[in-house]
Amino acid sequence: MSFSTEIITTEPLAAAATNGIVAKPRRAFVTFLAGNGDYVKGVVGLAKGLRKVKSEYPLVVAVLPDVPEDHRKILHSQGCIVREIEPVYPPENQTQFAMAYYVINYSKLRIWEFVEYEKMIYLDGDIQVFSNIDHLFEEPDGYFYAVMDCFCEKNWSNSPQFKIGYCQQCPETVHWPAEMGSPPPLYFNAGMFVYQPNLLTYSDLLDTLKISTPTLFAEQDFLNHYFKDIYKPIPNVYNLVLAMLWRHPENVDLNQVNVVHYCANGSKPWRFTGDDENMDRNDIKMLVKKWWEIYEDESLDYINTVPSAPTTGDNKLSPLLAAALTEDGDVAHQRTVPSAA
Ligand SMILES: O=c1ccn([C@@H]2O[C@H](COP(=O)(O)OP(=O)(O)O)[C@@H](O)[C@H]2O)c(=O)[nH]1
Ligand SMILES: OC[C@H]1O[C@H](O[C@@H]2[C@@H](O)[C@H](O)[C@@H](O)[C@H](O)[C@@H]2O)[C@H](O)[C@@H](O)[C@H]1O
Ligand SMILES: [Mn+2]
Repeated sequence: MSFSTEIITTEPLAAAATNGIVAKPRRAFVTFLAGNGDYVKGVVGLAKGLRKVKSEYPLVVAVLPDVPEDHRKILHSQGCIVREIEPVYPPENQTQFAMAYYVINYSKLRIWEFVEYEKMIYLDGDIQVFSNIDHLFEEPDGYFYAVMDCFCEKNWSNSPQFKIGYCQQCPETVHWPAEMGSPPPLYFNAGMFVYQPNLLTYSDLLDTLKISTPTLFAEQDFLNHYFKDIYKPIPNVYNLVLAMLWRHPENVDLNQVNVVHYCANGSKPWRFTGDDENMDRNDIKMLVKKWWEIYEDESLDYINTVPSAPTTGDNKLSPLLAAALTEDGDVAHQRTVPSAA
């Protein structure tokens, strides 16, 4: 099933309404792509995975200017809505991020500007959706939904939590010492979250960033601080941070997992060698295999799923809606749809 096309301007929706087509709430999945490297494979896999689980909503890809045209064409050909964003940089700082490239991840903040959508689910490009999660869009408005992270991997070694062996996944194992004040608020992994784009929030995020000191986990730390009062933890079936398999297996039921986040070192499926620590585990190899099965499944390619060219007849699309479709079946983004002739 192809992604539903999103008409951005209101005009067709009014026409649609008169034609008896009920306008679908403006929702979409969104991911982020930077550079000319191989993360584009992750995004293609994600697009195909969402199609396989028959999601009702399109995938928007926020691309930095350095994403080359041929990669954008691939994303278009997979039914993605490609939106170019400008980079967002943290204030000048001497911080050693957990990973040097995390500096580009602040650009994720641009997705709060996508106010043509009422609600979006952000997914990293190294995430795969194995079961339909559209129901998360129905969660009550006004909160920031995401899965709790784990502090036990080595890339947390410069954090106070790691230094005392504290992890929110098992708060009873090592208690947060009273002399260190109250335990840190619940902390989410920023590879997946449900949020509402909003221009006021967007400008406040950017203003707040300007006066914030960057820390180890870059925009993930920043988003945790910014949304701490409305953060609502959701079960880890919606974002299995792979390290949970060996750090907190008691908290994981693989049979229930809907979303897998290939964030552990060496676990990116499209460059998987199996040589890195923990990458020889059978569950890891199974999850990487499942990712490849979707990525290589040609029946999931957009071109093999898009309905025949829209007509005013059998596809029940009004002439206006049909006209809004671009030649490749995608919707002109924020283009004023030509009024009915
Ligand atoms: O070279 C890069 C690095 C990161 N990303 C995007 O930024 C996200 C966050 O980076 P990553 O997933 O590598 O962080 P992790 O979750 O592994 O810490 C990725 O999923 C991609 O969507 C990208 O497009 N190109
Ligand atoms: O820029 C900071 C990144 O921080 C997060 O990744 C981390 C985090 O999950 C740690 O807990 C893991 O130990 C680590 O492997 C992993 O890289 C987000 O997944 C990513 O989208 C992005 O926000
Ligand atoms: Mn990730």
